[in-house]
Amino acid sequence: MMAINQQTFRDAMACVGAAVNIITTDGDAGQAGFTASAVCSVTDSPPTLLVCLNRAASVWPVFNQNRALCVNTLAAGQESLSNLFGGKTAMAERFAAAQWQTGETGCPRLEGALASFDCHITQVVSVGTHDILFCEIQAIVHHPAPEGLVWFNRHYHTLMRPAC
Ligand SMILES: NC(=O)C1=CN([C@@H]2O[C@H](COP(=O)(O)OP(=O)(O)OC[C@H]3O[C@@H](n4cnc5c(N)ncnc54)[C@H](O)[C@@H]3O)[C@@H](O)[C@H]2O)C=CC1
Ligand SMILES: Cc1cc2nc3c(=O)[nH]c(=O)nc-3n(C[C@H](O)[C@H](O)[C@H](O)COP(=O)(O)O)c2cc1C
Repeated sequence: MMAINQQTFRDAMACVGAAVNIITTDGDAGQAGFTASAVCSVTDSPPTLLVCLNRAASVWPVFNQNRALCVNTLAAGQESLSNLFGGKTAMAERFAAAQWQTGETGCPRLEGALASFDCHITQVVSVGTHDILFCEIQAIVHHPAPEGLVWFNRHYHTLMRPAC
């Protein structure tokens, strides 16, 4: 049987296109945010998403304590924001680069995101290096931005929304 090393896995995963999201939180542990492509719909009853967060990330203790988050799905044009929240940038600098509203859970909601899902974290399952955060949605805001954003082959790509 072929051994799957980390590089083989990542090279294959680089071919799996994914939406780009900024995941934010606020609460007793303070404000934090990071970029995530590992986000997926789980069930619509109750409406639930999952977010995979590396336990080694500096933001992990903040999400772990606050138990609420907002998934902000980025539109084309928000690539620099994705890079800021995906790098080793100070938290204040990340949030200063955009406009935010406060969602129902108290988490920052990104103005101009394609969609924002305001959630309570209801379950956490640890697998390998990551925590899978199961997130029950409390409120949704979405915008008719014409172009979506995808992370594919280690680069950003713009997706056109067909006229409807
Ligand atoms: N799920 C995750 O934790 C992800 C983390 N990243 C971070 O951003 C950096 C840049 O990513 P790329 O330019 O796409 O190049 P890359 O070669 O490091 O990763 C290629 C693909 O492998 C997957 N991946 C990478 N690191 C992972 C991890 N620790 N756990 C699970 N899946 C992982 C993702 O699908 C990623 O797009 C990565 O090295 C990683 O630090 C990026 C995407 C997903
Ligand atoms: C396009 C992209 C997608 C990413 N997806 C994830 C993800 O799904 N889960 C994750 O834990 N980290 C992901 N990362 C890495 C985190 O954004 C990064 O580790 C996070 O900003 C924490 O960094 P910090 O430790 O400096 O705070 C991604 C980074 C980029 C650029």
